[in-house]
Amino acid sequence: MRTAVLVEPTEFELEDRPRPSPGPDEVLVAVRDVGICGSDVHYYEHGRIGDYVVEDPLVLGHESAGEVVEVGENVTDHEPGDRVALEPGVPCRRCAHCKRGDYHLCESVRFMATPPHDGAFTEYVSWPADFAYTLPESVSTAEGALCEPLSVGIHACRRGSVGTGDTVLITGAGPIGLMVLEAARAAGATDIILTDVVKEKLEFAEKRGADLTVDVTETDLDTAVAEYTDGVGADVVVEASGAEPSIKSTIDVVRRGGTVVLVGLASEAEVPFDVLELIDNEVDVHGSFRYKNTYDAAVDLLADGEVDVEGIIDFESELEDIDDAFRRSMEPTVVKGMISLDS
Ligand SMILES: NC(=O)C1=CN([C@@H]2O[C@H](COP(=O)(O)OP(=O)(O)OC[C@H]3O[C@@H](n4cnc5c(N)ncnc54)[C@H](O)[C@@H]3O)[C@@H](O)[C@H]2O)C=CC1
Ligand SMILES: CC(=O)[C@H](N)C(=O)O
Repeated sequence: MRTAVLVEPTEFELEDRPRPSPGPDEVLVAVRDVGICGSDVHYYEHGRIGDYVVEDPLVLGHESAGEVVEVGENVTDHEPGDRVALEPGVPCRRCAHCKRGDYHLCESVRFMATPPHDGAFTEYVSWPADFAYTLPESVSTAEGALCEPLSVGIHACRRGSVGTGDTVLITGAGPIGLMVLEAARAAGATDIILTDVVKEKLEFAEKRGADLTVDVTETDLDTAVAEYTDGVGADVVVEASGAEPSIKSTIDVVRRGGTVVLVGLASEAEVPFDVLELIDNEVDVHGSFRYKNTYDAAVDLLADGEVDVEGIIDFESELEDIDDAFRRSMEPTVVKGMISLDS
């Protein structure tokens, strides 16, 4: 099977690899669509993300969906022909975190495209059947692949307890910020503000239904939020840029008693926070790491037409053109590139 392998930073090789056989509890999936995530691009450019270093050739891609072509002997809930979205992180199922239900915090998780685990820029993936979610007729495999970033958005909104009538401020209008926008709207938020430093990103966010966009290179965020909320502040702030000034600004724009959800990964681990302000305003600060139990919700939201994910796709490329697709994905105005396979 054709497989795109990152052999060196900025260098893919297309290899012919043996097609895997499904284990007893696995499904073999012919991959149809794979999204290019910011983390894929980071590994492509730098060969590492923090402590995760690409030491051996690695298959990138963790936003994937395709068609089941074979099932393992114990699999009863999938059959060949099913179209499925693949949840990319498979936990150990035995540790304290897994047993508590926090399987996304499992320290032995096997997460696609995170060294040393291969991802989905390949023709076939064998994957645990219970981490493959059947897509109804009305949901495309491209949408199935984008259940992954949508899941990040759903989990962030759950962490922030976003509810009916809330004002939600999302900092960063990249794919994650835009997926938080979708999830927040679906959770009942009525006023959604997005910030960014790139005009085109903000124009796009506005087209996708943001009630207010703020270019933080031109406009003071505190003033804009204060004006919009009559001086109260946002009920929930979801930080989805990873930019230090943006992370710092979250506690200035959240309302007293509100919630800050940190999703964006800062390049520096330490960002100073005014703890007295946090205490005085009784602000809840939550980290949000990937997601758990979101795929069923993501598929249902898509099937019901409650969210749009396909609209963030800028371009689709073939596996053979993956180098070019990654280079395009590095352009600041590009939101989402996809690799489509028709094996
Ligand atoms: N916690 C988690 O589970 C996950 C975290 N992430 C992280 O979330 C962040 C967002 O992911 P993507 O949307 O894929 O990244 P992205 O880089 O495509 O988008 C970030 C956006 O923030 C904007 N930005 C930069 N500086 C800003 C500032 N000062 N104020 C407002 N916006 C600013 C950029 O122009 C860009 O549009 C990244 O840090 C990523 O690593 C992504 C997936 C999962
Ligand atoms: C940080 C990422 O972008 C990635 N989705 C991951 O969860 O590792």
